[in-house]
Amino acid sequence: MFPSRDMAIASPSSIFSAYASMTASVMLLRTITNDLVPQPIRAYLTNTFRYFFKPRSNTLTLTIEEYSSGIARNHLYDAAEVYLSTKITPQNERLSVSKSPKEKKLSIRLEKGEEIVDWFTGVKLNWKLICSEVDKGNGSSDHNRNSSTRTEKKYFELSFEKKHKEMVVETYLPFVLEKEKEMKDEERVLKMHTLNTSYGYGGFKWDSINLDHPSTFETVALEAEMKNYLMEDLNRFLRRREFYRKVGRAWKRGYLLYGPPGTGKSSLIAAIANYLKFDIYDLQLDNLVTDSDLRKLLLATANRSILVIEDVDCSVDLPGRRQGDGRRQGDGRKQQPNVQLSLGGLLNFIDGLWSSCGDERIIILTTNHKERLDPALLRPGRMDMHIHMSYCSYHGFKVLASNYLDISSDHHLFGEIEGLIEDTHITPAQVAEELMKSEDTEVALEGFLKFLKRKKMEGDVCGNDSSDKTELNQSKSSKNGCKQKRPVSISKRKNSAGTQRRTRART
Ligand SMILES: Nc1ncnc2c1ncn2[C@@H]1O[C@H](COP(=O)(O)OP(=O)(O)OP(=O)(O)O)[C@@H](O)[C@H]1O
Ligand SMILES: [Mg+2]
Repeated sequence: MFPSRDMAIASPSSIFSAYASMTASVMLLRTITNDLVPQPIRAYLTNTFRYFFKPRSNTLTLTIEEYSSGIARNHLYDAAEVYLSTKITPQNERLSVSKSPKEKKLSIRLEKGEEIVDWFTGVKLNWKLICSEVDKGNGSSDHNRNSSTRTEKKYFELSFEKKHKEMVVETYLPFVLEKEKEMKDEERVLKMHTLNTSYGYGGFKWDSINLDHPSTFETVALEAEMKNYLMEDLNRFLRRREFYRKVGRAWKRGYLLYGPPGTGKSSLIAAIANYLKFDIYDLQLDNLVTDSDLRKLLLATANRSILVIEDVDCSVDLPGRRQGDGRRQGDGRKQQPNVQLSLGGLLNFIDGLWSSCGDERIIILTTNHKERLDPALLRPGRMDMHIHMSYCSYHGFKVLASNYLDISSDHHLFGEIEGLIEDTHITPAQVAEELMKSEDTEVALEGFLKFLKRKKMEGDVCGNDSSDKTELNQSKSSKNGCKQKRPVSISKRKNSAGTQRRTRART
């Protein structure tokens, strides 16, 4: 029944001799293989063997380097850095703190070697910031040319289970990018870029200052319907990157703001910039003479910005407008400028440049005289939306009363004001001026009521300021039975080149 003792346990000497003969056979086989099988085939067989028999990990690691192509920063790295700063926990031991002049708050970032665990839709994602030193000579990280021979290469390692690869690439990483954009927008300081012409002949540069204009969609007196329509239009524009690409259009949108002076055109531009968190480029065409000036300046504008040309009817005219308006050559002689800017040309130019190298651009033109503009400029695709900024309505007055006097509900004088304001043509700027005359609500409103009555007594129901009323009279005169006033010249803006026009962003 039981196996014999010899069969059950091999003796140590027999095991040793079996091992010795097997080793000798392997050595012999290896020598024969080395002699007979060429080296490349041997290497191939070894790799294949290793590939099939290597223990498998179910973790995938993505590396996200700081510089994507040597000198260009990797946007995903920057986004991850900002995003992960919101995920810092007490477990983290080393953080770096900094603040650039542009930033409003301190920025806290991970230091090298630090790890973060993030959870996204139930999936665990491990982040680690790696920093290694590399030789500049190997070309992998040569952005820091001032340090000696070695430079730092920084990258994030993002590890997760392999089965989530698709979700991470298609959902999680875009989410990180989107989050960073939101956070940047929140803390972003807006800039107002204006032309600096003091760079000698042909030299222009954008100078920038912080745009600290308090105007918002809440403070601008605009009909509620128009305000909502405009905000929805802006939101739709921002959402539709892919749509613009699909239909083959440049991702840009043009707005024309027209109406009499003091009706809030510049205030609305500031409100739009604050709403979108876009910088403003205030392009004063008076200062430009040649196409190449314009080309240089437009190429120097950034994406996600608003290009503003105020009083466009005064800024651009047919060639010849600037006769005698030359710039000095090196020898001091006045050179007759080769004026080539025309409105259509300018817009074609902007269309062309922006179609090829700009994204998320808004252009806003303002004018007091829409009727003077070239129809080619007004066509959809150029000026997609025309916004009429008109005289102050009762609704507009209530917005201003809330802004200036903190009156959010009705006031016993409002009824009388409503009756009068619709019959007079006063601008929001005039209303604002009157409401500012006293800090006492009663006194300010009574003063404003007197002002309205005086205007009515004077028979100034078609407006009293020296600006043009063309638009106004077209829209309100029939209602009031007023005769249309002759448009008054606005030559005040037709300054010679180089003369600074009045400040745009009034507070
Ligand atoms: N619609 C408005 N809502 C709120 N405030 C306004 C409005 N319109 C004018 N104001 C007030 O009047 C001042 C002048 O307005 P703004 O400069 O925006 O007018 P504008 O239409 O650009 O005038 P212009 O045609 O002369 O450039 C602003 O600083 C603001 O205080
Ligand atoms: Mg203005």
